[in-house]
Amino acid sequence: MTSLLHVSGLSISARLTAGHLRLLDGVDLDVGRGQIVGVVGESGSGKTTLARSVVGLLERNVTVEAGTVELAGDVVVAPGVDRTDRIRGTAVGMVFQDASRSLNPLMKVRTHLGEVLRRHVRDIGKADVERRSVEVLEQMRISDPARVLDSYPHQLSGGLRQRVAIGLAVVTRPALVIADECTTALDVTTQTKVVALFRTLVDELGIGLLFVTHDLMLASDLCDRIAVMSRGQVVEQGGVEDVLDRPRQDYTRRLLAAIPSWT
Ligand SMILES: Nc1ncnc2c1ncn2[C@@H]1O[C@H](COP(=O)(O)OP(=O)(O)OP(=O)(O)O)[C@@H](O)[C@H]1O
Repeated sequence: MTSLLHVSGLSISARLTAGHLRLLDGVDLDVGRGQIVGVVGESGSGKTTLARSVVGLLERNVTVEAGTVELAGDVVVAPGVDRTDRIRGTAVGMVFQDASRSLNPLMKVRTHLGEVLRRHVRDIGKADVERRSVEVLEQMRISDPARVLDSYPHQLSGGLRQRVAIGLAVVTRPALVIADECTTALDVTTQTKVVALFRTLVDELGIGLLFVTHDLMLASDLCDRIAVMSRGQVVEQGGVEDVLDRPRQDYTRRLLAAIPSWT
């Protein structure tokens, strides 16, 4: 499978008042087209740092010390190199944890989608904005796109808001989507529906999905491959069955043992 996202030997450090802290240490990771790769690991293991490094959303005290991030063969991140502004929101879409925070409460869904489309699609006309907005909400399996387009975020349920947030991430037809704990704030039923939606989108659109979660059960339901992180390193990665049914690392075994229902 062609690698869409190729992370190779990525090491990242944060400058602190007293010295440096290594946040990522020689991380290798690949996401193919039409593939869902889960990044799992306990809190503080570096999952979010990895996800954000791909799109250049790192804090100012953070530097890339070694390694590269390539998207479709182009180097977008390397020491002293940050070309992520070319891909953020266009070739790569992002969905974060809390949809209500990523949506402006004062803007209707139509305005949100219109802003993203006008920012990223040159010379797009009003009719095309409307057409594409309805189309993407239908892709999100939203049955009444006209009502949703005319709604403010607070008028929608949490599940619908997260569908809109996913719609915003894919409306520009990115090749890769990065989702960071984007189902964590949802109840279990809604979570299941959002996960099913991701699977459909990946299969239908052939996008690659980097899915960051602390929830191994969710990762096992959704992902094709899993990368397990600990202390800034990917300690184990492979097909979902290999990693979760036949873990090679004690760390992975301990993560699995912490899930009461895992057998
Ligand atoms: N800019 C920064 N400066 C200093 N330390 C940082 C910075 N960004 C992240 N860290 C630290 O790096 C470690 C990894 O953080 P990160 O958010 O990537 O972990 P995570 O696995 O996503 O955790 P969680 O599941 O809790 O979100 C944490 O200890 C965090 O405090």
